[in-house]
Amino acid sequence: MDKVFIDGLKVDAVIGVYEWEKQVRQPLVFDLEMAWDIRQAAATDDLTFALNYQAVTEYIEGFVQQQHFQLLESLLERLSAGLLQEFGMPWLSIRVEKPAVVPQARAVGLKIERGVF
Ligand SMILES: Nc1nc2c(c(=O)[nH]1)N=C([C@H](O)[C@@H](O)CO)CN2
Repeated sequence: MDKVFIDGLKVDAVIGVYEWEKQVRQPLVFDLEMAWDIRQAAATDDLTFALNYQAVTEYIEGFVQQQHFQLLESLLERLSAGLLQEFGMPWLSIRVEKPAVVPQARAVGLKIERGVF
C-alpha cells in the first residue's frame, strides 16, 4: 500500500501528569505514515482523490490545541481514532515526541499503529 507521510509536525499542547505541566504549553512533535492508494489521484491529477496532508496537519493542530490530556497515550489513542474516522485511511502509524522534558534524553514519547494495513 502507498503511504502519505508528515514528518516533524510541531504543535504546542497542554499535556502532562504534573501540576506544572497543566499550566504551560509544551511542544510536541508528530511523525505520521498513512496508508493510501494514490493511483486515482495520480491518474486524475485531482486533490479530491488524494489524502490531503495539509488537511490532516490542520486537523491535528486543532485537535491537540483543544484537548488537555495527562498522558501521551490518551492523546494518541483519541487522535488516531479521529483521523481514521475523518479521513478514511485504512491504517496509520503515528509517533509523538515530547522533546526536552526528560533531561537525560533528547526526546521521549510513543508510537502506535491503528487500522488494517
Ligand atoms: N508512558 C508515559 N510516561 C510518561 C508520560 C506519558 O504521557 N506517557 N508523561 C510523563 C510526564 O507528564 C512527563 O512529561 C514528565 O516526566 C511521565 N511519563
